[in-house]
Amino acid sequence: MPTPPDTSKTVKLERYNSYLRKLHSTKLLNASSKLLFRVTLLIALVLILFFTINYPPLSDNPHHVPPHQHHHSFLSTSLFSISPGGAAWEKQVRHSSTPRRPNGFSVLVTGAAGFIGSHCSLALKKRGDGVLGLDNFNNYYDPSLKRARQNLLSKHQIFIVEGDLNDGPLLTKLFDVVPFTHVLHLAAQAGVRYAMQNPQSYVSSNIAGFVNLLEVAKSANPQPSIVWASSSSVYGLNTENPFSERDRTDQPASLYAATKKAGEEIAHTYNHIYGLALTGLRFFTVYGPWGRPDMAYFFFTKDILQGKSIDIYQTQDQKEVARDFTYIDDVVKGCLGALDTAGKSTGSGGKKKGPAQLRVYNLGNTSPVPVGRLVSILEGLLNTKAKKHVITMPRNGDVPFTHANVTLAYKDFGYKPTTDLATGLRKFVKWYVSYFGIQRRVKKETQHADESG
Ligand SMILES: O=C(O)[C@H]1O[C@H](OP(=O)(O)OP(=O)(O)OC[C@H]2O[C@@H](n3ccc(=O)[nH]c3=O)[C@H](O)[C@@H]2O)[C@H](O)[C@@H](O)[C@H]1O
Repeated sequence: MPTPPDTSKTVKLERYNSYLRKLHSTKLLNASSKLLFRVTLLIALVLILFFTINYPPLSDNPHHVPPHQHHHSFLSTSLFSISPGGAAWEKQVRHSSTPRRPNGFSVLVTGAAGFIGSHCSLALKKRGDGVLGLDNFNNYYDPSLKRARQNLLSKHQIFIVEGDLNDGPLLTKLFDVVPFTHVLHLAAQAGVRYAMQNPQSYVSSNIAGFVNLLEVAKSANPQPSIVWASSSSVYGLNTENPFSERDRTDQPASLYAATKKAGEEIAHTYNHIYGLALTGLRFFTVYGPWGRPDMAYFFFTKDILQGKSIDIYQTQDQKEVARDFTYIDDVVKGCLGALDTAGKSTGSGGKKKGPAQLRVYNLGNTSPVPVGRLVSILEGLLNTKAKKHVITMPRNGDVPFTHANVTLAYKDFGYKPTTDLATGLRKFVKWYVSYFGIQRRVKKETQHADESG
């Protein structure tokens, strides 16, 4: 019997060859999966960059609640959030702040996602000025309302930089990129009564934040003219009636008022040392569409509609509390008038070259209305009886009445309020029901708001 051929060598060779083939294909597989991984990573990076450049922190959802943004330095922002300071960011900042009319202003509006800030930004943009917003979107009240205002502004090509007044490097960067002609400084910790709960927030925003802004503005080249929000509350326990700019303002009744008064003194200092042109506007209880939910007219509306009881304050001697409620459109005209008549700052590079303008104005409605009357108007508009709870005003910083004399603002820039409380509240309620999607019987009562614009 012939011996079978010795195949052990062939088998070994074949096994070896198959091993080599496997090894080769695994290597190939490894190499191609590495390549695939790298390509995927690259595509992901490109997509992330694309979306951060084209969709800065705007939210289509008006009820989106962003993370808290307090004291978050733009320099520490991660590479992939929006990369502030990057080329695309600078382009957006420049585009938003470039005026579109001859001799138009380039205005930095702080608190642009706030009530007065958003209205003023839109009005400035509408007439051809360049507007760049700055806002920290803090959660003092529901930030979704601020996001909704931001959405509205973005539709009008107004970009809001998300950042804090106390972020020095961010402010410096903004002034490096844009030669702002004006700053409309409306960012602040507002609210009279909240100062008892969170006093530090008033010091941080209204004093430290204001000083930080002035420090950067005084070193800027050119120095901008600054118009900023003071408050009717600086009159405190003043008993003169109506309040005029010459009256005493050294008896503030709340820490809020004290920080606004401090702002007026700080403004004096920066005007004196550095030649910054500064105008303080004492706003009197401003109300209207897109308003602040922490204010009485706003939460009264909410509570009346929800059948909850509301507290109506009266003075220690059982008198009615009254406010010179001022409609937002009138205040916007006042702010623009103040910007239009603002003198140029005289300094440059932190050095004063000559005396500069320093002004302060009341922007009120000149006709105080008792809070009880405000509630009756709302009851009529909402077609709902309020559950009223009249109580003596707690010692919380509130003053018994406010009443503006606006002669000075009229003389210097033609400020003349034209909206009475009933008309203004009708417009507010019309906005309120539409924003919060409330139909019901309210609709009929606010139809007049359509007719009167
Ligand atoms: O002019 C200003 O510089 C300030 O105006 C606004 O303060 P105020 O005039 O206090 O407005 P707002 O709170 O709406 O209370 C209105 C009235 O309702 C009374 N009030 C209030 C609450 C309540 O539960 N019951 C009540 O009767 C209350 O006693 C008051 O008489 C801004 O909030 C503030 O940021 C600042 O800008």
